[in-house]
Amino acid sequence: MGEVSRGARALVVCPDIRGIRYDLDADSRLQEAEGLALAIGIVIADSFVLPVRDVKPNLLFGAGQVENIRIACEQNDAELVVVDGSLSPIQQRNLEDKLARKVIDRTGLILEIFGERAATAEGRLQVELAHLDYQQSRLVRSWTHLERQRGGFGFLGGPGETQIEADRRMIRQRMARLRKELEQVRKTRGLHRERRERAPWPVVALVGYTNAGKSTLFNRLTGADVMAEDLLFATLDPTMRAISLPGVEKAILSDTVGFISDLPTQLVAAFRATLEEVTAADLICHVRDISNPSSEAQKLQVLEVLGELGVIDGEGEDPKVPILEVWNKWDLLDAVQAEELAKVAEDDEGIIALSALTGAGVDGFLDRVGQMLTSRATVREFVLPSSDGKRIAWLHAHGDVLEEADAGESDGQSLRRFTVTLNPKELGQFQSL
Ligand SMILES: Nc1nc2c(ncn2[C@@H]2O[C@H](COP(=O)(O)OP(=O)(O)OP(=O)(O)O)[C@@H](O)[C@H]2O)c(=O)[nH]1
Ligand SMILES: [Mg+2]
Repeated sequence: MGEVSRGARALVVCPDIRGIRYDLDADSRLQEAEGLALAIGIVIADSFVLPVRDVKPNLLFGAGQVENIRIACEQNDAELVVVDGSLSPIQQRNLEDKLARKVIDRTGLILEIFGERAATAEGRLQVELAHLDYQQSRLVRSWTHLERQRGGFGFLGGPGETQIEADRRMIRQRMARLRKELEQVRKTRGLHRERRERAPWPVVALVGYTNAGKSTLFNRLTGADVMAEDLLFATLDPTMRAISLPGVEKAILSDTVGFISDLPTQLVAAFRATLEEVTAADLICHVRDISNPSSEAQKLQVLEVLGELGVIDGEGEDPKVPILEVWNKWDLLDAVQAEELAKVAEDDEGIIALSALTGAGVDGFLDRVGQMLTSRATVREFVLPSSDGKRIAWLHAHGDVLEEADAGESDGQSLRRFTVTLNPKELGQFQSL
């Protein structure tokens, strides 16, 4: 990886294509694109929105616009052009030719960031897989480009397709190997999860748009020191820590990768498995930067991803996992905004306002989380030795035992399996017996 070097001076260009319905307005998108560029240490020499009336299949922008970009590059001494959109391989190649500079699109940029951030084995494998997938699609469609890069003579002197075929085969093989390794890593993680399930503390997952303040809240609640910065995609790998809550002795809090609009499909696929842990949570806290003018659009984006993960079924249906909206960065609101929003939040059980930075409202948040966890019973399974009279009696006294069955033997002890509904508080009590 590493197509972009830190400290590179870049022009950030945000195409505003007529006829496309964007989630965010052009200025917000440009700002977000700048954030992405900064996240990987690019120096932004200049940035602007370019309205595009008709997309040119070979260039995206009109010829005059490309010339303007070139001039801007020269004036600003920029060696890189970031296009906040999706470029076809042909468009990318032609732009690079015309501008005599490196050009990178939104997907490429996000892949770079993820490549730099991934810290765990699983994260690294996921990102490399996504990157290869991206390259593979480029190979298929831009073979003429590669042929030319290679000086135009393949081994057979033919159209260079043999070389492309070889490249594609190599990428496919590498991807197959990565998938196997990933499977292995995930199996290990699955084992960890199983172990957690045997001591099944309730899990609270923090999700939200990138930069919403998930890690800041996570750190405040756990005393952990997860990287929380004004950087897009500061967090990539999920982190878990135990916390205690009013009425719940112990719960697991998990910090996750942030979402962004138009997350490259390759990355959505790659991170699906990690995010699927969210679907196994007992409560999802959707952390929102309520002070951000794009807050509403960001929320829709997050709900869309949660929908893809199967947490939300469809319009108006109850989510499979209860969701608490956390209106973060309350300290950044002006008095008028704060008053207006407070009215909405107070009337809605599903919303809590706070500032993860100052700590205001955090106690109320913990109370609410405790309440939500204790009000919701879920079905759990336990296998106990038949001789464990104390625990068995407790389950019958406190839980709703749906089923009790023989579960074989272990070390000469006969075992019984109990299917029981318990709320997280009862679960905590059972655990501490
Ligand atoms: N003013 C203010 N800033 C906050 C608050 N919460 C977080 N921030 C700032 O917002 C920025 C992003 O915070 P993070 O906690 O890294 O956000 P995140 O959601 O974990 O972001 P990703 O890991 O990129 O998805 C940091 O600069 C925080 O200091 C808050 O309540 N008020
Ligand atoms: Mg984070």
